[in-house]
Amino acid sequence: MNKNNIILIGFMGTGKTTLGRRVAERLGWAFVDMDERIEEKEERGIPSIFESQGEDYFRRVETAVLAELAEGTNQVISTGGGCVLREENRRLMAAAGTIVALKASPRTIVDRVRGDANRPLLQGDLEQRVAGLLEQRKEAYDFADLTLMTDERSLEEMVEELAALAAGK
Ligand SMILES: Nc1ncnc2c1ncn2[C@@H]1O[C@H](COP(=O)(O)OP(=O)(O)O)[C@@H](O)[C@H]1O
Ligand SMILES: O=C(O)C1=C[C@@H](OP(=O)(O)O)[C@@H](O)[C@H](O)C1
Ligand SMILES: [Mg+2]
Repeated sequence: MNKNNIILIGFMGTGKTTLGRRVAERLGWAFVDMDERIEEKEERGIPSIFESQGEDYFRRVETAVLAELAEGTNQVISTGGGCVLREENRRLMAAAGTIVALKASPRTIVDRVRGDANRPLLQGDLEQRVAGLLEQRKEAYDFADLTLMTDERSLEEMVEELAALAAGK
């Protein structure tokens, strides 16, 4: 890879935040969750940003955060599920390191995100929201260098796989 960064992409609930933190610990690299970085920058939570300024505003901040991170190295970066939607973001990610997509079945996703009020795009009928967005985004994560199916896999196993990937650079 041109820079030593691992960038995790994938639909909401596939485990980007959880796995990213663990991989960074394992490698001794910095961990950055883009949603957390956006919340720090904006000094409020994601639902509040969506509610008061809308998704387009959130997407602009998301791109600005990614552009800053793309300058760095030895980072595990967990993106938000919609970060892949902008062409500009896909270019920034490709230049910044190795892109790993996490996948999970609709059932697993629903089970993992149920009861979490922190994802504005999933408020309402959860099954319907997940199914609709998965359909809209069905090819959105296919540009990754590597794809991991997470349904049946332990975090430990995936941490080791990504640590080996980083060590092979
Ligand atoms: N591989 C996994 N196996 C079981 N549960 C997981 C796994 N990965 C994530 N989770 C759980 O799913 C939920 C959503 O994970 P999160 O890391 O927030 O996903 P994302 O950042 O992709 O939206 C969390 O409660 C987390 O503990
Ligand atoms: O898929 C999306 O458009 C979003 C995913 C969220 O992150 P996670 O994928 O970590 O839940 C967060 O960025 C925001 O609610 C929008
Ligand atoms: Mg996350």
